[in-house]
Amino acid sequence: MEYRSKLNELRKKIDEIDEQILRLLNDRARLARDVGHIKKKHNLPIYVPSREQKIFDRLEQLNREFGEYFPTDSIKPVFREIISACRSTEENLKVAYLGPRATFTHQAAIEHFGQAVEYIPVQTIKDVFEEILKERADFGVVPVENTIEGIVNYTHDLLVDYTLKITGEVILEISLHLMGINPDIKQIVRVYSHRHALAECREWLMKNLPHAQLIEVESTAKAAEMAKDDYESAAVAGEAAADIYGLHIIEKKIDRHTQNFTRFLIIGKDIPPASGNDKTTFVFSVKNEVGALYKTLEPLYKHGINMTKIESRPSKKEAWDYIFFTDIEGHIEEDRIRNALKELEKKSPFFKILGSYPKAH
Ligand SMILES: C=C(O[C@@H]1C=C(C(=O)O)C=C[C@H]1O)C(=O)O
Repeated sequence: MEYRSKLNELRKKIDEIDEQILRLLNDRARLARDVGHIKKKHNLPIYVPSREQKIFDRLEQLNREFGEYFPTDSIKPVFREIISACRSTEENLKVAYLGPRATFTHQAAIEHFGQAVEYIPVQTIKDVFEEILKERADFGVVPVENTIEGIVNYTHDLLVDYTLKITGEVILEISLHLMGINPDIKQIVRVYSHRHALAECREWLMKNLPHAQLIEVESTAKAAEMAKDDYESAAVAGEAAADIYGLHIIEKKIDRHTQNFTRFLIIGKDIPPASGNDKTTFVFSVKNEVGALYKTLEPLYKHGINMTKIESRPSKKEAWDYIFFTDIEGHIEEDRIRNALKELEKKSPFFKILGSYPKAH
């Protein structure tokens, strides 16, 4: 019986600590609200991703010094929600994303902004851009490339056509889970999912649910919705779908062999200030002459700037005419970046900065 009193004693201490955490959360929210008042008075943006990124980096570092009894991987998810909730006392951010609810884009949006914002699911990538332009949303979230499917052309085209800016990025590992209201896999007779998701999990499904009927639906989110009221059904979908539709994850990551990552962009009206660990994305075209690409990119080399990516797309203005989507390390606020891009712009018939934003980890 002695262990019981020990257990009670430990639980009492945990309750006391929770109370202290709660008091501190209230203190924190009050300070964030005061920051919000100053920002509003001076017409400054409420949402400052660079500041949020610095908070995560500092706390992860501190946590390592504290001995990591609390897992460092959990610092960002916990503080993301604390910051999201504190921010919501300053302003109600509206975020449009490629829906419906529970898609991977929704998951990426939650990973970036936390739960305490108003989410607006829309039907197309273009609608995400339109919601911001029409001031129905402050920010938007769209997929831009996947390690298996390649780039999302439509997002690239819209970035050229619209005046909006990339203000952030999220890289998500696309993990597909088997989920349902019934945790007992032996009773599952139907599995719903998107065609691609079923294909990626085929091996696991054949081995573990050889008699189940596999049913294709238009999205993994829809699959979760189909499974939510049926004891004999399961869905293959992402984690957000399990949360939103209240499903148990029966088996985690059944797409076992795949290296499946998607990069999402956060878009908004203005370029956020530098965080110290940023990326700049721009697009340019080249003259039709020998060595044009090499010559146009020379200023990057001259100013010691690291180019992390270059991707060509048809310009759609003339046949066989291309534009180049380019990522470099650094922020447009930095002199060397600004100077290099000014020189590059002079050499290009078409040039546009698409954004400077904190790098995803
Ligand atoms: C409190 C602020 O406003 C927002 C909320 C933050 C927070 O809760 O820590 C951080 C950055 C901002 O997005 C701030 O700018 O410091």
